[in-house]
Amino acid sequence: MQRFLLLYATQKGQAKAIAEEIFLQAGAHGFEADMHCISEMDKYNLETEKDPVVIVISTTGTGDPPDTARKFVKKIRDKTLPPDHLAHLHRSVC
Ligand SMILES: Cc1cc2nc3c(=O)[nH]c(=O)nc-3n(C[C@H](O)[C@H](O)[C@H](O)COP(=O)(O)O)c2cc1C
Repeated sequence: MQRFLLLYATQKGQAKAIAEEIFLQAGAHGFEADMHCISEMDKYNLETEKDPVVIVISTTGTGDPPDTARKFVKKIRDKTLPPDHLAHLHRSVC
């Protein structure tokens, strides 16, 4: 079964509902979605991830990330990271 990593970040629940639908549809189509809230950073590792990654994330306020994604966004915006950091990932952001 083809695995992919499915991450979501939501403020009011819509992005999580979409991720859950993707999770169900994936299973019905022979894929295995490894789904986590993006804040559960101990459950996944993008640095070593080899499978495709789908991120479902909403925006709130004035284009701000949900509270559960703040730590993640801060981490990937770290200016000390090399420009090709995470370039190995096959990813899609919804
Ligand atoms: C207070 C508020 C602010 C929002 N700000 C933005 C925004 O800046 N940009 C945007 O694209 N959508 C914005 N939206 C729309 C949300 O992204 C949209 O409602 C989304 O479905 C919410 O997803 P969630 O339930 O996963 O948090 C905003 C919605 C609310 C209620």
